[in-house]
Amino acid sequence: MAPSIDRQGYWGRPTSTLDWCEENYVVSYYIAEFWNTVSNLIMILPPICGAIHTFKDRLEFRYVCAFLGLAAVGVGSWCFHMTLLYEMQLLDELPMIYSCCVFVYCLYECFKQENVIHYFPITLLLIFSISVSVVYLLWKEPVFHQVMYGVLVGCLVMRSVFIVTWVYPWLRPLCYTSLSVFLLGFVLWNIDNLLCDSLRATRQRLPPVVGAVTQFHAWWHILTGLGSYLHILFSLQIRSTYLKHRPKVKFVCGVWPVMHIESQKTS
Ligand SMILES: CCCCCCCC/C=C\CCCCCCCC(=O)N[C@@H](CO)[C@H](O)/C=C/CCCCCCCCCCCCC
Ligand SMILES: [Ca+2]
Ligand SMILES: [Zn+2]
Repeated sequence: MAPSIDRQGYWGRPTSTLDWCEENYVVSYYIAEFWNTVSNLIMILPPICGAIHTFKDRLEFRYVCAFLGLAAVGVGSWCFHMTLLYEMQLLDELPMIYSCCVFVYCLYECFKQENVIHYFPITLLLIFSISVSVVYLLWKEPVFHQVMYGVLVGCLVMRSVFIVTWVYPWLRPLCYTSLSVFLLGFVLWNIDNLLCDSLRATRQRLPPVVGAVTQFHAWWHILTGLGSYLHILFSLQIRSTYLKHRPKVKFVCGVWPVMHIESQKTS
């Protein structure tokens, strides 16, 4: 994917099947793709706080899993971009599938009885996750992973649009904000892949700090991290509304959205 004007670094030659547009070992000898690595913090810290909050509010465990799943993707992605090793790539890409399956479970089971686990959808999602993992381990084709991930995101988008169209129209702003942020990230992901040569040439003409903002794979991390976090809040809000809790999205320091449950059941 990326042309080879890269330096050598601590982790040796990349063994991953993907090497993103960011120039390797330019900022640090110990971190292969610096900006692509540190941008994962948005996928690690806020979801951990979200999981703690959700646990303390005694909300359903599936939402704790959703937040922790997103944080696991962030940790895997950190390890992958730091090393560009194949094993670490799997630590990034397979949890994307698993956590997305948790999101799908949460969103498709949101109108069911509280604290009741349905084994049929869980079995289906487990079969899907295991099949994708086995095929991807044998057939190391990144496009296969991307298509499978895209299918899961497509399921989430369809279900979300259905819910805000027919059930809770007042949740449209949160739904479409999450979707737009995610899709903007996807646009930048494509730009980073398709225009890599021009981006690298442009960066050579810019001061390093200015050049950093043209690391569009890092922007993809930031935007999908935020979009996915907002998606969990959206899903949590649907569920808590259905269960007659009183959910409210509040902004920490006026910026960062968190879910606040005003009190347990009203009736
Ligand atoms: C209604 C809102 C939907 C929001 C959906 C949120 C689903 C989030 C699920 C899991 C969180 C993952 C967060 C992304 C982490 C990215 C880590 C990463 O960069 N990994 C790469 C390696 O570094 C990996 O190789 C990247 C793979 C990218 C695959 C891109 C496929 C995008 C498919 C998007 C399809 C949109 C379909 C829209 C249909 C209407
Ligand atoms: Ca690279
Ligand atoms: Zn990445």
